[in-house]
Amino acid sequence: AHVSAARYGKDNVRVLKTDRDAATGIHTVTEMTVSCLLEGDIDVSYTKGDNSVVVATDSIKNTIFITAKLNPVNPPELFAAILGSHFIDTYSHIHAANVKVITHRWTRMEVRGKPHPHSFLRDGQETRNVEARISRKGGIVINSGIEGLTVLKSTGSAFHGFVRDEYTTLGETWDRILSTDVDATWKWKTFADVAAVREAVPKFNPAWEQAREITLTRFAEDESASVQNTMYKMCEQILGAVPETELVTYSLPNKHFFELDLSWHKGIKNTGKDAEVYVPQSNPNGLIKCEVARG
Ligand SMILES: O=c1[nH]c(=O)c2nn[nH]c2[nH]1
Repeated sequence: AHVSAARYGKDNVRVLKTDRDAATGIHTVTEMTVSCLLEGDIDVSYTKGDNSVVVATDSIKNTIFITAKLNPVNPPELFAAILGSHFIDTYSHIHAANVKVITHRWTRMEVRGKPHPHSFLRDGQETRNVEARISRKGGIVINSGIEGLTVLKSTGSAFHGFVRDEYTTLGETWDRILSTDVDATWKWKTFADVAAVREAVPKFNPAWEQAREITLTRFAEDESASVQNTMYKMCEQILGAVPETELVTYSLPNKHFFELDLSWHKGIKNTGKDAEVYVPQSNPNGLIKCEVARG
């Protein structure tokens, strides 16, 4: 037997960084959860118990905090690239770093009608994510994303014309509630090194803003024929809006809200066009995934 693949490191490293503008007194906070897993000539630590090749996960954790102190943590794409490159540059036997940066929402408070200089609120569990693979041979591959953005629309969603056979009980609908937790990613064209990522810095925040805006707008405005068709339109539009991306993915649970027949009680009409009271379903849920490439 032999090690066919291995990576190790520290997961769930929580970091909060404050950036204070001395001139304006305006503070910005960034909270992230970082994972950093290393690959390289480390097999003997698995096969022989030889720890001479192991950069301890505790040291990886320390490096994450030091890197956050000495470098910008925004955009997260740049921080991930800097962090991963540190390990390739510092340890000749480490050949790849897999960095995931999950940034949590601290939205600046509006107080007395004005943005507050140092107060923030957690407006949702939505996160902005970056997964970067920094490797000696393959450069820096970055996937940016949005996760946990929960949305619902109370009409503008249909689902009909699907396979009907001896397994089908689902009725066709031209008007249903649609709800999902958005998990979207966009893959950047490979960057040669950190310098190339620095050059692209002005593109990362606008790309996230556009991807989020496209997602919300298409979700709201599309007369959805299915989750599949609506998510494809989102992918197409993101590819069009962000030329430096080569691939977009969505993974959308279909969080069902069932109509409830109440006709047994005095003939109450509560289905179809009369549906008002629904039963939210925790499970099972549909799960619709796609990856859309250029061309
Ligand atoms: O949008 C939908 N796509 C599907 O594939 C599906 N299956 N059941 N309901 C569904 N809704």
